[in-house]
Amino acid sequence: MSTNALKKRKIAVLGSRSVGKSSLVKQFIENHFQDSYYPTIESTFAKSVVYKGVEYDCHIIDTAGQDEYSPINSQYAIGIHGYVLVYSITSRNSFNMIQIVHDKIVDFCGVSKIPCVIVGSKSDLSMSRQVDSKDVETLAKEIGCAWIETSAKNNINVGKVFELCLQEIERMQAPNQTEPQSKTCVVM
Ligand SMILES: Nc1nc2c(ncn2[C@@H]2O[C@H](COP(=O)(O)OP(=O)(O)OP(=O)(O)O)[C@@H](O)[C@H]2O)c(=O)[nH]1
Repeated sequence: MSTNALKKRKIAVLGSRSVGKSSLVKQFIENHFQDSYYPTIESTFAKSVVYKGVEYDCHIIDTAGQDEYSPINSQYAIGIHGYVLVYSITSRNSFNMIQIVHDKIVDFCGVSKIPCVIVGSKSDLSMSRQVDSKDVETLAKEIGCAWIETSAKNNINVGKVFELCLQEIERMQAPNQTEPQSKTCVVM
């Protein structure tokens, strides 16, 4: 049974540069989309989300784009409950980065699994698609996580991303635990 206290959930959004991480977060938080591109350094947003009748106080960290050489630092690992790993359906390279980023987090945290959802962004650009849905489905099965395709531009499946992330967090959360636990990389 839930208590009246809001459950806090910290979610990090990671992926290659320019895949649409900020656009996804902005569409979710502010309900708008911008065509122009401004590289992100890092921003945190807060929003309460009701999932399965429970209100969650979500803190969403929009990160700078990663490449294969970017280290995963403690700020993207310690105290994070769940991950949104974003690639663009128009970029095979950005899809390949998902496994790399995932493996880096898992290594950093010293765990075998992390709660995450893989997001194929820019689904409105299907004419330029480089990543088949079957590929992400296969990867998600291997990793053991959720996946979804979205368009921040057309506001398709944006809210669902964060619901799926909460779903994965709750799925991996041990019973009776409300704070991040060792499986989600909380170390001192
Ligand atoms: N067509 C289309 N374009 C999008 C979509 N989402 C983002 N874009 C565009 O893609 C470009 C990059 O988007 P951002 O949201 O800034 O990407 P980012 O991943 O935050 O980029 P970094 O800050 O470099 O990591 C921008 O020009 C956006 O307008 C989408 O759903 N559809």
